[in-house]
Amino acid sequence: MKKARTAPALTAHNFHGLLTVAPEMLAFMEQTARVARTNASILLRGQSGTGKELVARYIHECSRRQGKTFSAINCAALSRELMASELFGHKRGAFTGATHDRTGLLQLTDGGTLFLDEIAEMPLDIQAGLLRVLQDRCFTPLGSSEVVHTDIRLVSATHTSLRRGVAEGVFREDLMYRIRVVPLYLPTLRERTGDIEMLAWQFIHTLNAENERQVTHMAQDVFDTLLTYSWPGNVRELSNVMAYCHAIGLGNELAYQDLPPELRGEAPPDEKPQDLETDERAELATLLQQHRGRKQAVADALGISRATLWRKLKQHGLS
Ligand SMILES: Nc1ncnc2c1ncn2[C@@H]1O[C@H](COP(=O)(O)OP(=O)(O)OP(=O)(O)O)[C@@H](O)[C@H]1O
Repeated sequence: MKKARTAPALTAHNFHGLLTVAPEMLAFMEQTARVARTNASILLRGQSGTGKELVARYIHECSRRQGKTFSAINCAALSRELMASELFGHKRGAFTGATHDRTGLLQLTDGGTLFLDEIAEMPLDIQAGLLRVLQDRCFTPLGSSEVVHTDIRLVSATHTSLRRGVAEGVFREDLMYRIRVVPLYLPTLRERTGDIEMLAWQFIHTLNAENERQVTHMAQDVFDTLLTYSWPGNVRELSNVMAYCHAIGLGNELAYQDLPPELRGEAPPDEKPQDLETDERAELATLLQQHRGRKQAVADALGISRATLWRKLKQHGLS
């Protein structure tokens, strides 16, 4: 039996909740801390789940605005109307349903840091309002004629290219230059494999504290899989995978069969294409014809046991 692994004796650097042991990430955080101390607008570039919101909070904590308000808003998650009213606020009666005055985040965050996630999704008219905030430090709430002054530091994030948005006419070029004074590129989880084991154990410790199951060991093949998987969803996906393994298995060792299907190279059951079943039936029928009904030959051709072949034939009504 292969030896199982226990949590490595590593002390992670903790940047206000963002944990890392990877040199690539430590270099990134050092650069980030330097820029954070200035007042420059920062654009975080990085795939989904790489920790952009945690970095934005860290920037706030390292800046002179620390102790003031930090606000975050995801531009991809809100309708145009909601985003406008969330940012600029509105006067009672400004639109149907505006039953009372509302103070916008731009005003509530005065003196602090505003994090705009998925900024490429911001509609053009709201981009115009944001540009005014960055140029003239003022804005007008919806349905109001009053000009409100505000002093915010903007940190934005995107996983797509703003240049492409500009080329397609959906993002203002002048705003792009204003918000990407300093662009910072967050490494993907694959580019900092040193963090995978540490973060996996961090998530396990949290899950142990919240659940009955106490995981103390990880099978070597689980560890190997975690290291070689591509992690398209980055740290968020790693966190979800550990929650899945912890919930699905038993005992104090994380076993290979506890891993979700996609990490074991299988399509998840709910994502198998509809016509896969039909394809399989057609393949079986063709092979049966080719081998003139000889089941062993068909099983050999498919690389499966006779018992599995019988089951499949029955399932497809071919037995
Ligand atoms: N280095 C890290 N240490 C601890 N937790 C992390 C780390 N990186 C990310 N996380 C966690 O992973 C999740 C995703 O992080 P976050 O929301 O900051 O990513 P994001 O890049 O903003 O994602 P999206 O672009 O999809 O909004 C969060 O629960 C966050 O706490």
